[in-house]
Amino acid sequence: MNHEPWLAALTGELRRHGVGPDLTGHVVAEAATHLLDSGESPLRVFGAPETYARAVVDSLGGPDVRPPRRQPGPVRLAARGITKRYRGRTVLDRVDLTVRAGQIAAVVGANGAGKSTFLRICAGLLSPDAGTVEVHGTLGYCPQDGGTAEFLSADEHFVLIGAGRGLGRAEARRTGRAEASGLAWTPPRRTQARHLSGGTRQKLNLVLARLGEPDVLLLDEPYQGFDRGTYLDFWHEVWRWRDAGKAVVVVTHLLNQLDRVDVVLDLSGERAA
Ligand SMILES: Nc1ncnc2c1ncn2[C@@H]1O[C@H](COP(=O)(O)OP(=O)(O)OP(=O)(O)O)[C@@H](O)[C@H]1O
Repeated sequence: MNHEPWLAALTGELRRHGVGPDLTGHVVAEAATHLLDSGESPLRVFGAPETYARAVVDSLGGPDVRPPRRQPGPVRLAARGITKRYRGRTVLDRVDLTVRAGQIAAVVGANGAGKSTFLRICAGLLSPDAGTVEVHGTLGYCPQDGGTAEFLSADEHFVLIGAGRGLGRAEARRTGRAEASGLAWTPPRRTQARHLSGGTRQKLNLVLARLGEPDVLLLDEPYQGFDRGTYLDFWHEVWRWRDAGKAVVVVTHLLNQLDRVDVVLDLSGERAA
């Protein structure tokens, strides 16, 4: 699919709104990367160029109207010296990351830089060859894809995962539905996960990671397949979780959010495939 006309129109709209050339270049480059990765049409992902440009400009104006950030709290996640090799090839080389309560960390880097590997190690799903991970508090993990059971409805997922987090059936359903509403999603009562769209399954994944309000949230590009409105809702939710004292780690390609996070872990120096 040729994204150039849409990207050119976005460039024009951003400049028309007075966005400087450097920032315009960043926003357009990251939109192009996201479109390449997702394979989706720009209209579906971001909407019309003028609408997306306005949303970018609004989000740039955001910090002025947001309440002042609270001081970060105690350390919730400490990864030290994380090293991982696959068949003798070093993917992560002595990577450190510390995230405190009330902070958002963005993990960035090219495709194959080791972002998912790092998150899986932090989640305890994969062992590093060297290094340690300490998590202080409860943990929620949203994988890049997968993570849902084909034949279960959203409510059944809430009950199942909620049980593991100490929530009763009714509470799990209520909590899941409340979280879903933050993403402007009302889960259908009976539809099985396999019949949900890709973006909607990602919403389910994200809600599952949030069940029980864990202290540490590890989110691996959770917005894949989200439309523009949901994408903006997602970042507002992330800021809300931070303001509620959570430690949030987000894998992202989207550089225009980097001024809205507290810590950036750039894995570009690691060996990409
Ligand atoms: N189980 C595995 N066995 C061998 N190599 C692997 C394995 N898992 C990942 N890799 C390799 O490790 C490197 C890092 O992969 P990873 O998925 O962590 O990158 P990433 O930064 O998340 O990429 P993307 O942006 O494409 O999601 C890649 O070169 C990948 O091919």
